[in-house]
Amino acid sequence: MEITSSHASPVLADPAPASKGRLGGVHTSLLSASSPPRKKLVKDFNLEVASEDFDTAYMSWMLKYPSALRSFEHIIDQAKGKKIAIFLDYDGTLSPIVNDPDCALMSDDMRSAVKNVSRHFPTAIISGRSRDKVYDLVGLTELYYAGSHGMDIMGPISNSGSSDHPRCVKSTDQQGKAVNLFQPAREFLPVIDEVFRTLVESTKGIKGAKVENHKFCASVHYRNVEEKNWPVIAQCVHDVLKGYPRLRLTHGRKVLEVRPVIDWNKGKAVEFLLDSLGLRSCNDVLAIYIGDDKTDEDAFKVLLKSNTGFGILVSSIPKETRAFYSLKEPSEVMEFLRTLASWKETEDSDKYQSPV
Ligand SMILES: O=P(O)(O)OC[C@H]1O[C@H](O[C@H]2O[C@H](CO)[C@@H](O)[C@H](O)[C@H]2O)[C@H](O)[C@@H](O)[C@@H]1O
Repeated sequence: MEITSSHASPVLADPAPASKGRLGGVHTSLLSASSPPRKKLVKDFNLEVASEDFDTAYMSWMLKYPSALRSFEHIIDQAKGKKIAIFLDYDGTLSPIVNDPDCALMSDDMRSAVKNVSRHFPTAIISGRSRDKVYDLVGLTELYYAGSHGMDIMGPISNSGSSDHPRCVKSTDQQGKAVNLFQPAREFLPVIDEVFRTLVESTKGIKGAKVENHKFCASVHYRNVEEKNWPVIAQCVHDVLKGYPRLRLTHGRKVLEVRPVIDWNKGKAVEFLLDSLGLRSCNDVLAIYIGDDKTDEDAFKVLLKSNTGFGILVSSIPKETRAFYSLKEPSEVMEFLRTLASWKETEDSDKYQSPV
């Protein structure tokens, strides 16, 4: 869901009913449409429904986006003989959504599940956070990382097309291993730094507001802002962006994200990493992307269009999505990753034991 660029009035491209309020051009109902409690969801979606009806709505939504756990047999049927690559979002996927972004920690069990899956399949984390921050939170050296919504990628050195990109530079990771660094929004570094400082200053009077600097993008959180002040924070961000025509705004889970206007997103990052891994032009690839937020939709779309894999949406409420399957919450993501790893282990050991 995207707010149009700062030049025009920031009308939200959302399907919310026109009767809902627009303040500062920003659709106030949209600000609330992120991980609400059930009662609130009913209010925000203008649904006068009882809780049982919600359950029914969720169940019928799941007919369209079946559980990746319950569909596991079907998934491995598609995976047989293919090279699997795993892409994981961080917040809301590997860690539960919490009020303070600095406290969104991944459990040790989840870390082990991710580590184990990466023993069998190339695995990348693709996050809206800065690459350094998400690396610190995940703490696994064996993965690839893309921060700032894919605008800061540390991927493998490869002989395939991606390393030839004029903006790719060879670098080394925390362990001194040679890696490929791709930062398509590099020239925006000073402007993001400046807009971050301006946003901190202009939102400092709004209780609960928090601004994060993610190097190639900045996040303005309103999860802890009183609902009556949501239009105020939206207006404030909009006003700041008037001075930055080369920046645009996207909308995540109770967060407004300021980013460069460049045509780059998590979907492009997936393509770039598949390319780096030498998998993009293979017809025997199955890429699985698990994410919970609107910015993950770009990746779901790329996989759907290219027919190289599928998305799994993590959501406990019905949502329109380009994903193919669903999982309810991070604990189900962990179970899915464990199931995938143990299926692969069994398959490999069967192969090893079967007579030639
Ligand atoms: O792409 P992601 O890894 O999912 O990052 C998206 C944003 O995640 C974080 O914010 C979200 O999670 C917070 C912690 O649970 C929560 O407090 C916040 O309301 C959510 O929007 C992160 O802080 C943002 O900067 C990321 O853009």
